[in-house]
Amino acid sequence: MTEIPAFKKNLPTQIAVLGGGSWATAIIKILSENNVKIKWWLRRKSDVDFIKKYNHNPSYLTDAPLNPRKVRAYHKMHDALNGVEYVILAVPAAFIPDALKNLNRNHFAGKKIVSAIKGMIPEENMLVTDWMEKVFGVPQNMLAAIAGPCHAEEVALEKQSYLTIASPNLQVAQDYANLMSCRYIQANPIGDLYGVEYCAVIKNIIAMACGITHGLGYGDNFQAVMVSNAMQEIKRFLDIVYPDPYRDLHSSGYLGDLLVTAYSQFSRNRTFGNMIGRGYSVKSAQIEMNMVAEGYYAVKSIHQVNKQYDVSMPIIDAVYNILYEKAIPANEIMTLRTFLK
Ligand SMILES: NC(=O)C1=CN([C@@H]2O[C@H](COP(=O)(O)OP(=O)(O)OC[C@H]3O[C@@H](n4cnc5c(N)ncnc54)[C@H](OP(=O)(O)O)[C@@H]3O)[C@@H](O)[C@H]2O)C=CC1
Ligand SMILES: O=C(CO)COP(=O)(O)O
Repeated sequence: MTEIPAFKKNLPTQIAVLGGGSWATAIIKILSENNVKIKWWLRRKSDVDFIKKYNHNPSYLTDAPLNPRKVRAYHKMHDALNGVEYVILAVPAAFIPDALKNLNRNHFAGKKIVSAIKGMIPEENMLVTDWMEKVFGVPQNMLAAIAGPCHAEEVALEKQSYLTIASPNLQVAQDYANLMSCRYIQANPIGDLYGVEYCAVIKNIIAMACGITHGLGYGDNFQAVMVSNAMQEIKRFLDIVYPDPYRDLHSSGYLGDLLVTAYSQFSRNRTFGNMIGRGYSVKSAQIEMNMVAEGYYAVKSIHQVNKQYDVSMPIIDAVYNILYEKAIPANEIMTLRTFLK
């Protein structure tokens, strides 16, 4: 006999959220607006105990209350994954291999996995969904990614926002869009998984470039030119690496995400870049920020991936040279100026 799906019996949808940072916390706030049971994995036992006692995250979005009837915190990842139908990955990409190291294929079998991560797995230079397919054998049609202009801090304030859920399986994208839509969030499904993921990764590097130039004293005029050139850079890359005739780079899942990260006061990547432009070393900028700027790791991966394709990406090259080749920011941006139009 076929099992009746949970939503038809009006039972809460069982979801695991992996990651304890600001985006995971914001996602839990969004999901909690719907009929769900959330099993939330955090790496620190002290954070799990705190959440059980006080119903808010002690370290990120601390003002956002959690609903104990819907959210339960876990310290052991396999307990959080047990019995759920949906899994949301929200650990920064660089720490994903370590965070998932004790899991095997069975933990993800039959589950719909969405990556809320806007970064790449270092060393292997892979998109997160690609890596989940390679390491855990999750089939592509059970994979999705969350993109779109949406800062966790604005979610906490319930400011109207939009998300894009991408999956080659439009039913999976729609299922997640339903779960992630609420009073203040509209989530829209699309099919372009890799395009959305790559764009989300690259826009973080561009936001870093914006921060660097701002830190160096460049103004809004220059930044507007850089962002316009960045969009062309993203298009050139995607047209070679993952061509898709139906992709609309002007939509909010791509251009919108680039704009919010390049301009928002909340952007970690822009803030990190700004410090570099003002003369901080990478180490001191990381210590000062206390949050993760994915663009720092991603620029190395994209630079590496692009060796294979040789797409003209002068902004990416400039950020790479500054962060990894010890190029002097002012000199590097001076060189970049000759490539911009
Ligand atoms: N913040 C946002 O608005 C958005 C973020 N994203 C994406 O979400 C993902 C998660 O970022 P976000 O929530 O912002 O991160 P935050 O900067 O808010 O938090 C960092 C998270 O990384 C964890 N972490 C730090 N060092 C390690 C480590 N060595 N091993 C394991 N975990 C570690 C921290 O755990 P601990 O506290 O225990 O140190 C914490 O949970 C990123 O890919 C980001 O691009 C996407 C859209 C919006
Ligand atoms: O992707 C984001 C908003 O859409 C978050 O960007 P930052 O990590 O730069 O804050």
